[in-house]
Amino acid sequence: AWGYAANNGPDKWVSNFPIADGPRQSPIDILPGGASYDSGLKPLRLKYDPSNCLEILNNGHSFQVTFADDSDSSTLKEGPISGVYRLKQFHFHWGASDDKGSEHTVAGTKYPAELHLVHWNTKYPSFGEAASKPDGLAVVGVFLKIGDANPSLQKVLDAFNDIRAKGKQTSFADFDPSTLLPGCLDYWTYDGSLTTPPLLESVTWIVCKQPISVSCQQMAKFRSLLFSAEGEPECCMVDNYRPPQPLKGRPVRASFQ
Ligand SMILES: NS(=O)(=O)c1ccc(O)c(NC(=O)NCCc2ccccn2)c1
Ligand SMILES: [Zn+2]
Repeated sequence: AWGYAANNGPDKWVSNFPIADGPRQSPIDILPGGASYDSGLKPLRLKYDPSNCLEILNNGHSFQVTFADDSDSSTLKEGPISGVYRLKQFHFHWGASDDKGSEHTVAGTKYPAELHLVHWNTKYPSFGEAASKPDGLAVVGVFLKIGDANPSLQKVLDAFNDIRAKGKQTSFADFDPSTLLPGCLDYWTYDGSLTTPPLLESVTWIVCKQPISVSCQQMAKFRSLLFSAEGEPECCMVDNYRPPQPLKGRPVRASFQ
């Protein structure tokens, strides 16, 4: 199975997922000077209902917080997209040390972690259906930068003792993911893909310019999770990020000047 180790990591994915060398792969290195300001881009319109929050799980490549997506109560609208996209889950990618971990980079700068809020287009019947359509998904990416401890993030980290190993999950209720968003919602946007297998080219990426804070101690908590399941030799969940992929001529637009 795919992973992030030398024998099954990002450089090996192309053998089982040839789209890894496709025309709209993610993540990318964002060059602010290369992005073009588009005054037609609208502000992001995010509306999340904390009661939709269901559970937190370690899926062996990250941890994710999953939401009920059977109604339009937690949605993303406007921004670069048209229609209504429902929040399905959020998860993170991070490094073994604070000098790496994000998937997108900004003029080569790596952040210690990156948050992904995953939404699917309600013109399709489900996430699984939408994941195979060119306009099926919209993922909001938020960089994490070392600074003050983040109280909202701490609520998520406090659940980690129950999900240390792959396959573990526990209930997680009444969490408002908008508390993880930066104050300024300026963003870059481009057409891309899932950053993990199956690497489907179905994602409108919306990457926030402003990072949120995370403390060193909180980063250490991320690194206490395991890629491995109970009973297997312990393997720390770190460096679960794909490096930037070729832009292949894609435009990157900015919602700000
Ligand atoms: N890292 S990311 O691009 O935001 C992202 C978002 C949603 C996802 O489902 C994934 N990838 C993921 O979950 N891959 C394993 C399960 C899967 C997901 C979609 C279709 C088939 N199989 C990556
Ligand atoms: Zn992700």
